[in-house]
Amino acid sequence: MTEAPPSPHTVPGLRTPLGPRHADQPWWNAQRGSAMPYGRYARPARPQADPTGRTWPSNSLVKAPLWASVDLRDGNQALSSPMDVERKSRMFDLLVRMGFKDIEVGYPSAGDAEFSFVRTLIEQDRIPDDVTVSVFTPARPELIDRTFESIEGADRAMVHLCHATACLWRDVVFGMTQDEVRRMALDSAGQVARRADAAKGTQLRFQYSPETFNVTEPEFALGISDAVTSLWDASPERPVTLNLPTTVETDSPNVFADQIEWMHRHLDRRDGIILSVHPHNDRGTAVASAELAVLAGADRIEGTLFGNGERTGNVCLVTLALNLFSQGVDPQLDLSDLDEIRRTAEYATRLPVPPRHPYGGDLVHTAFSGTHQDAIAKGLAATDRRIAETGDARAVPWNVPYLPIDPKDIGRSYESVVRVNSQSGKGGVAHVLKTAYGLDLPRGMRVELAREVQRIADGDGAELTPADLRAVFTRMYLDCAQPALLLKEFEISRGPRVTVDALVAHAAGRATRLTGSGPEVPSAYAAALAGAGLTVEVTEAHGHPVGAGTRYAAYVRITLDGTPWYGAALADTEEEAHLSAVNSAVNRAHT
Ligand SMILES: CC(=O)SCCNC(=O)CCNC(=O)[C@H](O)C(C)(C)COP(=O)(O)OP(=O)(O)OC[C@H]1O[C@@H](n2cnc3c(N)ncnc32)[C@H](O)[C@@H]1OP(=O)(O)O
Ligand SMILES: CC(C)C(=O)C(=O)O
Repeated sequence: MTEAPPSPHTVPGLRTPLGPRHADQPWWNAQRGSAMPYGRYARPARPQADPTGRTWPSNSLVKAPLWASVDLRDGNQALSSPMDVERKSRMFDLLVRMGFKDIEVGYPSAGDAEFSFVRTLIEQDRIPDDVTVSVFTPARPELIDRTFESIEGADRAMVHLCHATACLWRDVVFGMTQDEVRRMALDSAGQVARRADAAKGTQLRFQYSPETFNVTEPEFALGISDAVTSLWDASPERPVTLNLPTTVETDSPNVFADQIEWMHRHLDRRDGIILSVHPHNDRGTAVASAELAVLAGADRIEGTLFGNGERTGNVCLVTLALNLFSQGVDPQLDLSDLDEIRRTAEYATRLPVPPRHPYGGDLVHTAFSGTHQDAIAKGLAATDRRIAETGDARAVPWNVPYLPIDPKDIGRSYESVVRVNSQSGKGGVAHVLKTAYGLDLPRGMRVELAREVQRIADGDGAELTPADLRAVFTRMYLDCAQPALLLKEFEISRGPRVTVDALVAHAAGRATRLTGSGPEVPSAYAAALAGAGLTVEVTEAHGHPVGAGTRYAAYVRITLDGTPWYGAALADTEEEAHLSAVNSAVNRAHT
């Protein structure tokens, strides 16, 4: 009797059902567990949002959400040296240039620097008419009052009220019950509403954030949000921003999406609410959390440039926007000079953007490996051909292997796309010589040159710059310390065949006049070289103008006494380049 396959649930310690195929295989069981104290993190299940009727997995991202920058508050409060007024100003101006309409400019009750930055923006009239600045306040009466002082005289502003709602914070930080936290929220929201009524001449909007939302009991988060938005009389004409954070990211993004969809479907005044999310990146999944939250009904995302923020950071708005861009969706932010954006962000935060950071890192559009370089070079060449055919670069779809977007669209050049080291192949070497120097080598010569480049790169392990590659090319083909042949002068006549009449200096110092004919210049010259006792046959010849066309490059493959050699030359005319390329091949055979 054959044994029944093990049940998918029989592997101990795994919650994901395993197929019977794998569960009893020795290779599957090779990992035997670790000594890590993971038991400390096992927790009783938290009440979760009821996922019944979830729709977000079937939705797709078709338009940009409302973007809100918290670089100047959440990003700033996480820095070891918070931004001074000058750094904050540079960041503010950058955010405005990029097209942000919703910018949290600080936590004015936290101290003088924060307060005076808000005053500077207002008093110097630095806030464009289509931008709303917001100011953050905790739920403490004296700090709310100070926050309102900071925005006196502003045309428009948003007051952002926030306090934690989760059980751990209620118990440990506030020492309050659910009812007491709810009372604190409503008292503060009431104070905000009264101060707003008194702030004549300033158009005020409100934002409420139940901090730690993601680990708050869903019913409590919903109840307190409904109570605050009702007190503020949220309506389509004067919507309230309800901002739901993963203050500390604790779960996979699908859990957050369920929480957001549940709120989206259950909120009392949904049409009077701008549903916002504020993901942090503790698990490294802030981008996914934000994207799934939008699928689940969020209208707005708060985050920072390059993900600066507490601990592992806030969600990176550059990544989110360029993810949309890469899918053909208008990102509604201007990211066309990403390096400038990065420089300003690095200056303001004094933090470097890591080289592998999506889109903005130094290395993200760079390929070192040979097969990737080959594919990229072919993709770029195919795109160039299509652009030449249609005459409209913007109309040609971007289809280049390994490059999700065209680096040029975010202000990067192609020079840095392909970089050469010991992992590179002929495609990469050829691509660099072509893009940096306009040299389009034939395939066989690429193979030969790449072998030499590989030998050098293997030797010192370092990257070769375009200038290094050019130097290798020059040393191999163009420079010859003691040439066996040197072209002194020549004349070419064309009839049914080409005739070359050349004065050639030999290694021995003699100069000989040689004449020969053939179908093309290189073959005619090969025939002429018989007069010098050389049996040369040209098996390949290529050439092209270089740069603005004032120089010409030629590449030949010859056989000399039956052995193949490549040669190359750069000259002022096409004919001279071809004759010199044949000499280059002969000279290489003699060294
Ligand atoms: C989610 C977020 O990121 S919230 C923003 C966090 N940002 C910052 O903390 C940076 C700016 N903060 C500060 O400069 C200071 O904390 C200040 C000036 C605002 C307050 O300083 P202090 O009065 O000395 O308070 P301290 O920071 O030590 O403690 C916080 C107090 O506020 C309470 N609290 C914390 N958050 C909130 C809140 N959102 N609403 C109401 N009370 C709060 C705490 O329970 C604690 O109360 P306790 O003194 O009764 O124990
Ligand atoms: C103010 C809130 C949204 C916050 O910064 C957080 O929870 O991280």
